[in-house]
Amino acid sequence: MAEKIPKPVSKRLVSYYMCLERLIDEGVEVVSSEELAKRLDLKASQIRKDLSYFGEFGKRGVGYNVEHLYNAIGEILGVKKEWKLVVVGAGNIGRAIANYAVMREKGFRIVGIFDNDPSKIGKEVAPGLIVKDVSDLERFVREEGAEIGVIAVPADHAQGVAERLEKCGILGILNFAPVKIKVSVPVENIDITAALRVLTFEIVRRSR
Ligand SMILES: NC(=O)c1ccc[n+]([C@@H]2O[C@H](COP(=O)([O-])OP(=O)(O)OC[C@H]3O[C@@H](n4cnc5c(N)ncnc54)[C@H](O)[C@@H]3O)[C@@H](O)[C@H]2O)c1
Repeated sequence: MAEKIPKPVSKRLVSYYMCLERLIDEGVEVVSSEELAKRLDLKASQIRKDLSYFGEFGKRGVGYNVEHLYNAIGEILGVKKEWKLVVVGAGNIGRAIANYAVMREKGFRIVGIFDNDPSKIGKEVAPGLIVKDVSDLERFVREEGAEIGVIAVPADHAQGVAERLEKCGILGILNFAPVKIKVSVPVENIDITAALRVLTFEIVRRSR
């Protein structure tokens, strides 16, 4: 896809996909942009504009065929494919991710988990997942064809781990460390404290 898609659009696209999944479960066959907008607390014009990046989906005055739109967005999001993940850092976060079974159902398979602490290497942290020595990371990623790297190491190790992941061919990084990492592959940051700050800001603002 040559055109650059703004980040907020890709985030909303995921929310459309999840909403359409719920509509399918509810047995809804056709939905208007107005109805989608109501469910997602957005403007219908926003939804139409977002979808127009990817083609023509709905029929004017009729709405969207739910299953068709769901499949089309799924295609755009790459959900049909099973993605192979490696986790670096087998601490609290790394182990929690490794045990998050729903990821597998959604097409994200953790193929390896790595650490540099000898007391953790060789231990089974999730069913079938034994912690490997991080010195084996590059060879493993290449041989397994892993595509996504999850960074769950302390902040001061995150950049180094990211560079190693990038060099051995990882295509994207999910970063839990509270630090900005600089690599040329896409990075998605999960910063729980930052999210809590946004939440407390909103709570404080409302109580004023
Ligand atoms: N625990 C939380 O609630 C939480 C929440 C948000 C973000 N985070 C962030 O996520 C990251 C992990 O947190 P945690 O609580 O799991 O920490 P942790 O200390 O429990 O685990 C970190 C693991 O990384 C390993 N490690 C360190 N350097 C390494 C390297 N170079 N290569 C491979 N392994 C290495 C350590 O041996 C350890 O097992 C941290 O950056 C933390 O700030 C944690």
